[in-house]
Amino acid sequence: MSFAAIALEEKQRVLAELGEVKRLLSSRGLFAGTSGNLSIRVGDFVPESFDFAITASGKDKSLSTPEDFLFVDQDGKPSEATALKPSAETLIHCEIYKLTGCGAIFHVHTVMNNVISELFWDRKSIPVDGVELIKAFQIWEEEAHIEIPIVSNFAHIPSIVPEVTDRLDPRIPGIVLRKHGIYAWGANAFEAKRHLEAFEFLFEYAYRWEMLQQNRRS
Ligand SMILES: CSC[C@@H](O)[C@@H](O)C(=O)COP(=O)(O)O
Ligand SMILES: [Zn+2]
Repeated sequence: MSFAAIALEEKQRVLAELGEVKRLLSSRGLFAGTSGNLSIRVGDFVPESFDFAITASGKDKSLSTPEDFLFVDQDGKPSEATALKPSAETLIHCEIYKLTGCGAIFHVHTVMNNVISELFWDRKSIPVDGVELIKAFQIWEEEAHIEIPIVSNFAHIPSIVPEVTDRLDPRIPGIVLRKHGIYAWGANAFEAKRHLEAFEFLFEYAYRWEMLQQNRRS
């Protein structure tokens, strides 16, 4: 489906939803120093051809302005003429949409997601055992064990993409960039937000549990 063929109401709905999520996450202090980016897909999904609304690059994400978002295509190119620049990390969003067909992707930097990525960097994943909130990912096994992938954080964003392709686990709706932040996604904004919240909870649990065990050993 071409971008022009997508109903105006659908585009407006997506922009309004993105604005709401941005306000809510901002009220929780999740966009420190202009960090973070958010996107929601619009229209039908075909891996070779889709569009999504994404935050413009470098903006103060605690403010709401008419220049907060723009639409881009599957390659991260603006879907229509605009003076706005898409997020510097748009190519990571493109890759996650292509691999998963999801409907929304939220990226935030938190001290906890940075610390945990370094704590478990040698392992290249964050292990979590049997915590109830794993069910937020629709993983219902008793005492489920999950590993949340961690990938390198290169300054050159296109170099991060192949690692995302390689490491993305279809069971786990998130991936952590080393000492950078998390990308969490879902079928829609509601799911992506639920996943983001669950990841941050699990990171704090994993960090505290690891510290407790290290204290016991010493
Ligand atoms: C200013 S620090 C954060 C950026 O380097 C980046 O990681 C980020 O999350 C926001 O970039 P943006 O281009 O605004 O989407
Ligand atoms: Zn970032």
